[in-house]
Amino acid sequence: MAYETILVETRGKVGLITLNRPKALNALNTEVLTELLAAARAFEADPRIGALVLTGSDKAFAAGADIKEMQSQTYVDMYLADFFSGWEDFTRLRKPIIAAVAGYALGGGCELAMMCDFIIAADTAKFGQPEITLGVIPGMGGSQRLTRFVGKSKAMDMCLTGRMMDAAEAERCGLVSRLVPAGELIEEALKAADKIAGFSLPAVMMAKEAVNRSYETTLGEGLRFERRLFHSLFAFEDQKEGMAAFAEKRSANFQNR
Ligand SMILES: CC(C)(O)CC(=O)SCCNC(=O)CCNC(=O)[C@H](O)C(C)(C)COP(=O)(O)OP(=O)(O)OC[C@H]1O[C@@H](n2cnc3c(N)ncnc32)[C@H](O)[C@@H]1OP(=O)(O)O
Repeated sequence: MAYETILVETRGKVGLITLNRPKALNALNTEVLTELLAAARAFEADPRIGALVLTGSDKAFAAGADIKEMQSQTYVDMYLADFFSGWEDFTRLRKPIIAAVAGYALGGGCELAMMCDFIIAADTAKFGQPEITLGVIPGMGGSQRLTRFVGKSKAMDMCLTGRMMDAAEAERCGLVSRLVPAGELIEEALKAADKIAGFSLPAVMMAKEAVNRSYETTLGEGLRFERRLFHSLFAFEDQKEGMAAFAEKRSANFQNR
């Protein structure tokens, strides 16, 4: 498939998707969503791919949802289209996806990064939920996900003032898992994704499912869910291989079975 707004590459076992609307600082419009989902689903269906990396440009991961696309919309348009609901499909991807963020990750850009499984940020990254400056509020999950990442006080600060947080602050408050020099961002993200892609895919997918469940359920239910998934992994050949490899002091050769 030919894409207009993203670049899609395969690097070994890793699918790399680069947002590519440089003139609009990778603003997220309907076409980006459609193409991003199509590319991610193609990687999901490809058994050679074990993990994904999503990135943008040096200047912007994404400067938000496309303000020019939204500008003239009415309440009726928004409601009938259930505008932004399509982004929920992105969060249903089952293979792990790392956001590699340099430059601006604002509004929908910050929200998209938070929809990924973790964020590796360049020291140039700037995060923010500036919707309040446009007379609106976050609409792709910012008020909910940011609060879970950084706590109520800082999420309120970000959503009410619209200020940006730099990469160091984002790392300190847990929004970002790793901070790297800008020149090493893609290499580090690909390295992390490649490491994940070398493990047993069913175990990786279940780890993602278990961590995500912790956002949606009680501790007791979450612990029971984790334990059931853990038990189920003993039905996979990869559990036998992984534990045999440890006992035999060799590297495991996982088959995703
Ligand atoms: C999903 C929701 C509901 O949560 C909502 C959102 O995401 S709303 C959008 C939130 N994002 C913003 O408010 C950020 C808007 N952009 C900026 O403030 C600035 O562009 C900047 C600080 C990121 C960078 O400033 P600067 O370097 O001066 O570049 P610009 O000249 O402003 O931008 C270059 C070019 O890109 C266009 N652009 C930037 N952001 C967006 C956007 N979110 N939507 C549409 N277009 C955007 C900007 O208009 C410029 O294009 P031209 O006007 O020159 O054609």
